[in-house]
Amino acid sequence: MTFFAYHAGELYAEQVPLSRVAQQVGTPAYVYSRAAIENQWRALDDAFGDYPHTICYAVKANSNIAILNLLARLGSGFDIVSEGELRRVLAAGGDPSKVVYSGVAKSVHELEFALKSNVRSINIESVAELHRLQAVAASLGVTASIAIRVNPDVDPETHPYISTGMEKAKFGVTMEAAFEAYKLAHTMPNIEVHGIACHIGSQITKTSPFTDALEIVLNMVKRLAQAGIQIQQLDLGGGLGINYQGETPPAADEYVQAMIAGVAAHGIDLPIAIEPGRYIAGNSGVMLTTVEYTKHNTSKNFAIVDAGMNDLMRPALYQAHHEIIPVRTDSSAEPVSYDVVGPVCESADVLGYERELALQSGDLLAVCSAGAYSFAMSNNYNSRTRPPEVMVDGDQIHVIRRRETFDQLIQGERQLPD
Ligand SMILES: Cc1ncc(COP(=O)(O)O)c(C=O)c1O
Ligand SMILES: N[C@@H](CCCC[NH3+])C(=O)O
Repeated sequence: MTFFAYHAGELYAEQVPLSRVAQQVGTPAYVYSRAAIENQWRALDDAFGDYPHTICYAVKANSNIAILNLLARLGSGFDIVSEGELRRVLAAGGDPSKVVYSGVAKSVHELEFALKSNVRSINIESVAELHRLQAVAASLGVTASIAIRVNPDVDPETHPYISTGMEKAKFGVTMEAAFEAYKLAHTMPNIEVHGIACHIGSQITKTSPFTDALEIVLNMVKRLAQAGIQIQQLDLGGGLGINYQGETPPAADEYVQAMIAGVAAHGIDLPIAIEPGRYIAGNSGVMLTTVEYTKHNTSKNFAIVDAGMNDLMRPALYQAHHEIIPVRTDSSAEPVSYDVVGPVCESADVLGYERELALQSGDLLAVCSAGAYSFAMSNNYNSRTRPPEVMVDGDQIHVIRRRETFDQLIQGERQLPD
């Protein structure tokens, strides 16, 4: 979290003390660093050098339109999974010719919208979807550019909930079925075979699952070429992990060079797309929260904070670890081991177990590595309004999403007539 650092005992995002953000927008609140986001994107882009490539940021990781707009300005493409995400990309000025569309359940309406928007590639996840797309493209009188998302049956060695490229997962098409699906696609009048896509999972901290999957993909590319089907782009998915708690994932350079070397070793010369989400956004944000109360049972100390599992559900859903650190380090309180818990009426509403913290009611805490799959997965459980999002840029604070209001919470709800 290079762009979040202590100066004179206070945690800053770039040049802004986080207490100032809390004063301005209250807590809980998400705070992102523009420099961090751009730095991460550029690290991947630079790693490719002159090698033809497109970085398709995975919108699901953090879909705030300010972030999409910053990345669009850098020349990013986007990986989307719904019409809503495509609409966000378009609203943020993203280029549809750099959009790849993944997802196992694309509806007829979503496919129509994607074709009308001229996305680069629809990543097909089943033979049934291929038939549906052919019909939709024919009805619109257009040609759909596709990749087939293959499932290489590789273990990404990550949490089972975020493993996507194993045979038992719902994602993609198995290798044998994919070969047949490509042959079928090749004969379809409104389908143009463009690429091959593969995404094996998320928070991957080793190079080998990526290179294992790549080998399988490249063998398929060669097999298809022998059958007269020329692949024009390799979409190698996302998944590069980040440091939450001492993990040591490959650096951008190491990851990208492994991909380029793998492709070259097969004598294949094709542009590469990647779909990173967490790598770009994860360590570019924190969630600020205030201690409401401390409470001491015989065996436990609780720091009860104003953010809950509805604001940040990764710990509850995946037992994920997020570092929790004080915004000011000058507390006069004694350090104690706390379970940091939220206001939600669930026992799983824990942001962190047994954290050594010196704190008292009113203190501000930063929950780290909260830029990806954090606000994006927030919800209104317990009728809690979702927190604001703030982008720090140098010494500037920009509110990029206001705190939800109670009126917004119930808009759309109606009582029955008398
Ligand atoms: C198809 C696809 N692409 C890209 C991503 C982004 O993954 P990550 O945030 O791990 O880079 C995901 C999420 O795992 C995904 O499902
Ligand atoms: N939501 C997951 C990542 C899912 C990736 C989407 N395929 C997380 O928070 O780690």
